[in-house]
Amino acid sequence: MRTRIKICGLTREEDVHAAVAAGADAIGFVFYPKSPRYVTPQRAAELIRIVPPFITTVGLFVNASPDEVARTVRVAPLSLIQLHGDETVAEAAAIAAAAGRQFMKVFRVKPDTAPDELLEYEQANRAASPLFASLLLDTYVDAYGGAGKGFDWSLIPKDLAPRVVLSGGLSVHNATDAVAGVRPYAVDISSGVEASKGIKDARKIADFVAAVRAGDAILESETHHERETAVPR
Ligand SMILES: O=C(O)c1ccccc1NCC(=O)[C@H](O)[C@H](O)COP(=O)(O)O
Repeated sequence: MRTRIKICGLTREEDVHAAVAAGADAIGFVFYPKSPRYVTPQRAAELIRIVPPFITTVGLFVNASPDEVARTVRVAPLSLIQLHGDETVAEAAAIAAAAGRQFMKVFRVKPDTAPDELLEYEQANRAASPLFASLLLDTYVDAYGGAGKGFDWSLIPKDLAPRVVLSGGLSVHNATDAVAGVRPYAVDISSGVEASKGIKDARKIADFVAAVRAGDAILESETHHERETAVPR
């Protein structure tokens, strides 16, 4: 199965068109006012109007109140909310319920994060959110996200990887290795496909998607080889 791709932090129509044309499965809009990629709910609604069917629109919040999230989704028809702040899983579930949307929770990985901590967090998240792959792993940064900084992928338990969205410092230079090495359900990117903060670069988006697909091709060939060389029982 091919790795899903989310392009985050879109602020312009041309960037929505570029992400869709490149084959993105999801596009993200940042409702965190301190972010240089911040859009108002009204602006997000304008951008979502040009999103074709079968592409997930994601609204990204940092420590927002349930009312703020509920008000936002009433204006911008978002498919999914991504909670990128200090919200607990229980708080995330309450916010999502108030908004009437499914949620993706973010775990921000630090250098001293233990693999078991990720497993425990994902299990708690799975109990609160029936959505498959509802956990996004990003790098811990003071700005909460969108910093173009990666984390140590070896911290991700192999049996957890197929249920997570991998994020943080991805680019055309590491996307193939991220897909073939980590084997996540999806990847998420913002800085690595930008000309400047909030301004995406269509060529970088296309090149990133191609690099992800190259990783998928590696996985497919490995799977084929494993099937061909499997010892019949
Ligand atoms: O994009 C932002 O400006 C942002 C600000 C605050 C919290 C989250 C933010 N982005 C969330 C995302 O999902 C980003 O795609 C993710 O952090 C990865 O960003 P990057 O390392 O720049 O690819």
